[in-house]
Amino acid sequence: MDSVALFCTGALLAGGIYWFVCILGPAEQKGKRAVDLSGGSISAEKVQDNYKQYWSFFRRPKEIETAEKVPDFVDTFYNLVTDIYEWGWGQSFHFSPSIPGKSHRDATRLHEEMAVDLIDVKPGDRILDVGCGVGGPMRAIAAHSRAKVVGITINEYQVNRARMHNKKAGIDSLCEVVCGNFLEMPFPDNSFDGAYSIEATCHAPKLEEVYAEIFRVLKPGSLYVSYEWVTTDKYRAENPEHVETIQGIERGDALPGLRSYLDIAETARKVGFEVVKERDLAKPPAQPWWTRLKMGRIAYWRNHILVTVLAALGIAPKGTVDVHEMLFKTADYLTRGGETGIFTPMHMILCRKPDSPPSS
Ligand SMILES: C=C(CC[C@@H](C)[C@H]1CC[C@H]2C3=CC[C@H]4[C@H](C)[C@@H](O)CC[C@]4(C)[C@H]3CC[C@]12C)C(C)C
Ligand SMILES: C[S@@+](CC[C@H](N)C(=O)[O-])C[C@H]1O[C@@H](n2cnc3c(N)ncnc32)[C@H](O)[C@@H]1O
Repeated sequence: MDSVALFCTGALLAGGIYWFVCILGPAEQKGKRAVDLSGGSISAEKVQDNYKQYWSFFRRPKEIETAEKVPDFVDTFYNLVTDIYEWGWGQSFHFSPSIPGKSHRDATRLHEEMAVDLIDVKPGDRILDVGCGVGGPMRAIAAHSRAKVVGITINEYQVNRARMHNKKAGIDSLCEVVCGNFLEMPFPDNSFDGAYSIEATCHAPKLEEVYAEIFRVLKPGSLYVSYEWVTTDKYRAENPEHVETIQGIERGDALPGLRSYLDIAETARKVGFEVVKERDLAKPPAQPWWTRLKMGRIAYWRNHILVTVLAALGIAPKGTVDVHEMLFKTADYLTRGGETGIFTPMHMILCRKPDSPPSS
């Protein structure tokens, strides 16, 4: 081969690798790149150990029932998955019904805007995002409502990512991010004009504890909406396939135990809320939320190859391959949950904190 042919082959190869790694990788135009995958706040050498530690929670079921340990376990999970989520899904870590003719990005945004429309806030109001991730919903909601959004997440790495994205999006004057536990929030009583949680309170070991905290920080008369992960009326505990699917979802998503849809309103009332509305947003006429997961299968294989190569080259932490494989399997369990109708990630509940009784 003469030197010109060698040069062209080399250039083509290098261009191909660059395209495969840097262009094809991110879920969003300006998303995470494969070469930047990390273990969140965990140092690269410790990612594999932390992954093993994550699984040990499930090998000792008693541990997972120890409510105090759950926030640490959830924090470890988000150190492991946050970059992969951003890279392969985007900045909003939740599902939404597909909308014919609309992109995933638009369908996601509309699902987020619906939440803030339900809680009826005015520009300038101060509202709470319970379990805010890297802030995809927060930015969409602040831009749509012009309310000031305060987000809380247990994961410090997400706090830094969310603050960076807020600044980059030029919306940091409306968005604040706090690192903390939503079971013990660092906010005074009666301090928010509204609150929402999107696919986050499913991580609480006891739903009652997080609902009670949200109730405490809301001003009397204000509204709270949540999109909850639950098993539906189609779930049968005596069906081994149902049990396997739900267990697969719990293990791949750091859940201390999925609740039944029946528990949600009951818990909300128990802590003092009035339940205004409750509805599974996944039910027809909504289009399936899991098609995006199914359609992504080819991309997941490509991602798997990419992660394996990057880990072998020492660019991505070693454990990233295991974490990616876990998510790969989780995607299948979630799809099965959606297709069988035994699971929904969008059981919507809208609650009001009653007005304070007039002082006599
Ligand atoms: C609300 C929660 C998270 C919901 C979703 C955002 C995530 C659930 C499963 C995740 C994924 C599965 C497959 C991954 C794929 C193998 C990889 O190549 C790219 C990223 C995935 C698509 C990843 C993206 C996020 C999810 C869809 C829970 C935790 C309560
Ligand atoms: C699936 S993500 C959803 C994030 C965000 N709502 C979104 O839709 O993009 C769940 C979020 O809940 C947060 N979370 C889970 N348990 C928590 C806890 N005890 N305290 C604070 N945040 C918690 C996680 O850190 C993560 O940010």
